[in-house]
Amino acid sequence: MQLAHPGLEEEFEALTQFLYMAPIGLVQLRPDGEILMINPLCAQLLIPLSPRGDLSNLFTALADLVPDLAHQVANFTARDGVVCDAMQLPVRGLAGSRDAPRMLSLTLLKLDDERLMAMLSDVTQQVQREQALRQNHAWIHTLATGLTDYTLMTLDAQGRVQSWNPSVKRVTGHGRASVVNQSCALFYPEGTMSPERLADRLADASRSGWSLDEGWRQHADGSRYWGSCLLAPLHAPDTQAAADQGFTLIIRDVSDQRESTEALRRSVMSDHLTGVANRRAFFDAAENEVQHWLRAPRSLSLVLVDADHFKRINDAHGHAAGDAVLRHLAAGLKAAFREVDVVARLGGEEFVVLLPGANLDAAEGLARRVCREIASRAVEVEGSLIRYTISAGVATMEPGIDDVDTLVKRADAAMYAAKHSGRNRVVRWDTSLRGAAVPRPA
Ligand SMILES: Nc1nc2c(ncn2[C@@H]2O[C@H](COP(=O)(O)OP(=O)(O)OP(=O)(O)O)[C@@H](O)[C@H]2O)c(=O)[nH]1
Repeated sequence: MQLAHPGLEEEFEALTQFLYMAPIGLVQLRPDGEILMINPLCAQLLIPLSPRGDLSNLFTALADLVPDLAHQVANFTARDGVVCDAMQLPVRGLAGSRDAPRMLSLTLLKLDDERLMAMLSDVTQQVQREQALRQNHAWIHTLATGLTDYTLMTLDAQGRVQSWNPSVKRVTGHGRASVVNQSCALFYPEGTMSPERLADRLADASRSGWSLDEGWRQHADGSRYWGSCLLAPLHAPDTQAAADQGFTLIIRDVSDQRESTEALRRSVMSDHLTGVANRRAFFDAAENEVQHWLRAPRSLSLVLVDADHFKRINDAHGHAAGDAVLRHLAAGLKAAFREVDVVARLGGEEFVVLLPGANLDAAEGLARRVCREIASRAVEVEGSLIRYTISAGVATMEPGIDDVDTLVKRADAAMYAAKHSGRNRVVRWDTSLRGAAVPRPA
């Protein structure tokens, strides 16, 4: 092209250079679509779309994506202006690499009656990002409004409810009138969230960015559910603004989760045959009590119980009957001791009872009573009456004992002594049994 003015020629050079290097596709075209000039990036975007790679006419090249582009241009009657702005063109059925554009954006400007300028760019990634953002937004929206076991609200600096999502009614049973401007202590059973405790929790959340607590919560009708409460400041943590701005509170009903955790705990800590605590649960509890005793001594005793001649019961009535006797013994021990006492099966026909707060006399008295009870009754198993007895050894914590094993060994030595002296009796540990390794009599 020959230009009259040399300065203009330089500008034209610069413009051409710019068009070639531009990071978007640029095309100059006539009103009938004929391409006057195209930069390499635009050619790269258009070639896979155009039939036979023909890049002489933009309308033809984009016919599959915007069939009415010629029509839009023809209908644009103003002398110049934007014919279409960032129109998204989904590209389908393009074979080839995974990187092939899937979404193009087209902007078409009418420069004058003779010329138009089109800008074409690959916006695949941008659109994907927007979709991901929209999905995130939808997810948060679902969380905020849709899930049945969550409710979300904002609190002011004093912990009073300011706004809430609709599920507050579903989770807590409270309606708008009963929550607005009320302290969030309203969601806790009476007396369990004092103003001081609430202030502590708010301060904790402001300081560390969040505060989580789990426990009983209360519905509007007074019924309880197991809930977890997550409190977080609306502002960045550890600033004065955090405390001034207020908080978000998410309450979640986790009753189901708690039930399954409880069921799991029961299955791990219970004896499968008798349902009482198992060996592991016993040692956990006993270890705790002994540690507590070492810090602050108070009575703590232990009774070790062993069914007498149990082998004979199995041999005479069968293993299943033996099992029934073990269940009977476990139930008898549970009934004889207090709720706080831990009744556990150590294995086989051997049981143990941990008695916090009971001294040696008290523990021995309870053991004697249960021993008499067992001996006085028969167990009915499939029509047969089975009589059995137990032997028990009793020991108590005292200075010089600093672990569970020693306590158990003392009770064990006393129990062996009971077997040795005729069974169906209770023996308390004393120093005469120190170091005793009494073999069980045949
Ligand atoms: N039915 C049943 N029997 C069990 C179970 N665990 C252990 N046993 C039996 O309990 C019996 C224990 O026998 P021994 O240790 O000889 O003691 P014992 O016969 O009770 O005699 P003493 O303890 O000396 O009075 C064995 O025959 C075991 O097979 C169980 O879970 N169910």
